Amino acid sequence: MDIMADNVTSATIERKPKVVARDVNVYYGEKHALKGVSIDIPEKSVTAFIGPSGCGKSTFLRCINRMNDTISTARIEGKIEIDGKDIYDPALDVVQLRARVGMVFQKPNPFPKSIYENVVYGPRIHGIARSKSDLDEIVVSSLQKAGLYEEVKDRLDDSGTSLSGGQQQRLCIARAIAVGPEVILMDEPCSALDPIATARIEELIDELRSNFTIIIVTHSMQQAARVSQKTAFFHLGVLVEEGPTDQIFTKPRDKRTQDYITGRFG
Ligand SMILES: Nc1ncnc2c1ncn2[C@@H]1O[C@H](COP(=O)(O)OP(=O)(O)OP(=O)(O)O)[C@@H](O)[C@H]1O
Repeated sequence: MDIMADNVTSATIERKPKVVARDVNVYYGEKHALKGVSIDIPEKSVTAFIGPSGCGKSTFLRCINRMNDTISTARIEGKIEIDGKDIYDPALDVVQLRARVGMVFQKPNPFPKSIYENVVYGPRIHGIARSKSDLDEIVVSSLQKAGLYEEVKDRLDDSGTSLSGGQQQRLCIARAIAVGPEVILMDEPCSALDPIATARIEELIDELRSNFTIIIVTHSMQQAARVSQKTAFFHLGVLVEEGPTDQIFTKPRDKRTQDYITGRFG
């Protein structure tokens, strides 16, 4: 038997951690929504968060770019580091953090502006580019990386909202990429899309992982299995099990993970 192929596939060789979380707890008022979560998120790969509704996947995702700061009742304890730096350090600039850690939401949410303006919005407010030619370059490269350029290159002045749902989601990915993030958080990015648009986004995620650290929340176990190299299973606010995706889906260690992936609950 080929031991290398069985045990040490490229997917199971863990890369350097980009995001490190230790004993993270989140409360919404009295509700203890996330309980003692610790995980390393490897760089330049895709990590999937799976688990039944309400288990805390989105809550944890939102901790990674401090989106929970915007929820007045939310309180977070524990430590999250990106490249070894505490992102909850009071001296840290949250606007800069959100440029480094982009986010793509469940429902495509382009601004009611042109395709061009959607992409240059972030680079403008972050002062990344000011001249027209720099902005033009960012628009082309971001749309190319998001796999949308060929479809929209002749209508960059059309409204972003005139695109199909799948194109709008790729535009939102282009908008996130335009500010040069290192991490991209995706909260069920395909849940509003048809199977063809979903397949296109999944292909794109696979291409993007060579340059970005991607974390995706998904309700679809098939999607987690297709796109991710690492999977974390959450249940009732607890991170039950995490590991290489192939191991989580073929040899889960915890009965709760096994019950979930075999469709016994959730
Ligand atoms: N803004 C909020 N205020 C109060 N409670 C919240 C808030 N957001 C989430 N919760 C609660 O925290 C728990 C975790 O929610 P979260 O949205 O993180 O779960 P999830 O696993 O992402 O769920 P889903 O798969 O349905 O999106 C749930 O019990 C939810 O009701």
